[in-house]
Amino acid sequence: MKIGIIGAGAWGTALAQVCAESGPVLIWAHEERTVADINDHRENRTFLPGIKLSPEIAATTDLAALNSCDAALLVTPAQHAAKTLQALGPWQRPLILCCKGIEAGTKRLMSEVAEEVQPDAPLCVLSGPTFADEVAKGLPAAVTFSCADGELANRLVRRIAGSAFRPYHSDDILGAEIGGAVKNVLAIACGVADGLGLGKNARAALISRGFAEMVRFGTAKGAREETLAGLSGLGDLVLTCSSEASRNMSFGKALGEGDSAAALLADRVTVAEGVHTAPVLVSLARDLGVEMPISEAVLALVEGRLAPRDAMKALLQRPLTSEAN
Ligand SMILES: NC(=O)c1ccc[n+]([C@@H]2O[C@H](COP(=O)([O-])OP(=O)(O)OC[C@H]3O[C@@H](n4cnc5c(N)ncnc54)[C@H](O)[C@@H]3O)[C@@H](O)[C@H]2O)c1
Ligand SMILES: O=P(O)(O)OC[C@H](O)CO
Repeated sequence: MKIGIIGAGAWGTALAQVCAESGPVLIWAHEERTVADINDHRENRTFLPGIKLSPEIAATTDLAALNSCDAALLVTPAQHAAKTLQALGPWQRPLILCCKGIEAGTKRLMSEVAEEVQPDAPLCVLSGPTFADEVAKGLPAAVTFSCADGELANRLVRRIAGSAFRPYHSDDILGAEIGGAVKNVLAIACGVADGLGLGKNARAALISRGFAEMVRFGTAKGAREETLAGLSGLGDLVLTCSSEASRNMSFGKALGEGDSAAALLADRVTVAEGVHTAPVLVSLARDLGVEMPISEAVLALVEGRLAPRDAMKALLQRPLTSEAN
């Protein structure tokens, strides 16, 4: 089975490396330079420097070339997903969504974008605690692989699994994608706490109460709690909130240390999805009547309406309540 990968950032390239363990891979890149780097130098010098790429990987800027593939993984930033899928043209083969975000403006989850733009494609979601560079180096990792069709999931999981990369099958598409989108926003809050020097207890409190927000929001959208408690939800939340290797966590840390969001976003080449997801997540939560105070605080910080210390103080001064809330 030939695998197509749409998006040659760090994660698309790492997934290409995993999939190349058991067959050919064609990766589409937005930039000519990235295609030349991969084809001529066997390295993605812009987005995943220092990793020697498998000879099984070929790169192209021509989306139509992906028609030679049996399945495609979508790994663009969430805000570029719709127009890239549109440019792909009609696609009837499996489409595996790997981006972690919600579309601004339309408030669509990635599965909702794909259902509208590619209505004939069987959809799957691959999401979990995975820093791209570790996966590309062959270090062990496990992810949730959600697909409503169990037989298709089995075939795809066997093709995508690597010697140290373990996809676990689930049929809860919404649960898998919502965990990955929400954790990016919460990781910014953990970074802010770190930047302010608030300590490890504060981080654990933010992770636990952030997980409560993820579950309230996810279940209101139709996700299953057991999925949110798995690799793609809690697993990814813990990873992303605990390491400066996370772009979202390190973005929050810089905010906490006094940098402005605008300065941090200027000329940024890599994506910190939580910055784009925060406004749309908060808006969706308000529509649903779901309380998400940590996500609200992140939005206020990103928009420059609150200073980091005031945002943390506001969270601490909320009325005392039951842990079940
Ligand atoms: N990096 C990781 O460790 C990791 C792990 C799991 C999931 N993800 C998710 O994968 C998705 C992609 O992130 P990444 O880390 O691979 O990206 P990245 O930050 O490494 O690179 C940015 C990407 O955006 C692309 N891009 C820029 N402008 C574009 C446009 N106009 N149209 C289409 N693409 C454009 C670039 O080509 C590049 O692929 C995100 O949703 C991210 O949350 C990332
Ligand atoms: O660097 P981040 O914050 O985008 O996180 C990368 C992955 O999503 C971690 O699972």
